[in-house]
Amino acid sequence: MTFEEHRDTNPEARFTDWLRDGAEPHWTRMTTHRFAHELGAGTLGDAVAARYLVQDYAFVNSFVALLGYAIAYAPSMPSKRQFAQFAAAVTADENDFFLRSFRELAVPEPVWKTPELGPVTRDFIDLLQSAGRSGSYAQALSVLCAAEWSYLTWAKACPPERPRQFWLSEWIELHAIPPFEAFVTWLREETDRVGASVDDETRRVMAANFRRMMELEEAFFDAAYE
Ligand SMILES: Cc1ncc(CN)c(N)n1
Repeated sequence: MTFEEHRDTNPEARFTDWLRDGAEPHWTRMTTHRFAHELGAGTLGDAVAARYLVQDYAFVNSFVALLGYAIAYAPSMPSKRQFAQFAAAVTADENDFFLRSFRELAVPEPVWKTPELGPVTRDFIDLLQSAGRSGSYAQALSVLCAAEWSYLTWAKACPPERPRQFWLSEWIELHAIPPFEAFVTWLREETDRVGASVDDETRRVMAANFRRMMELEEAFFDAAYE
């Protein structure tokens, strides 16, 4: 169904609702994944957590590069500022979180610095790079929106009592705190605004990117157990 047809059946529908609906069943499977439940309950095994964090640190490296492209492509200073502030948080507080977690989980430096990338991580990096190099703000938004909105969704669904292990509690907290929620709220509005103004072909590419991201997000959680 095109966005126009989707809006005909529901005039209130947002462009980002259409993107999310087009990414089912991966959206629901990822945001309600066993990984997220175990994270919230504090029962995620240390080996699973370490494997996930090593692969995710490689993901985040390419993700920050995509934020750099988004800063370049954003059409106005207020939009550039949103991405710049978020990139500052990821490269400071989030980076610090990864390094402390690797130390506590006794992950040797070469393992997290030059990791052996899993197939899902490699596919993620390809997608992030192709969205970044596309020269398209719309494409960058579709990928960033899938990544951050899905993380906000599972993190907000975690129970309020946090696990005792800081590498679990802080990972939830980083994706549930008010500044992160405010960024995702803005990112959805920005994606809605751009999605409403582009042609059908660009919308189709945005929907394909969003769906592929959610397919990989689900596979990435699966891979932490393999
Ligand atoms: C795979 C993945 N997707 C999203 C996020 C949230 N920044 C993350 N850290 N890792």
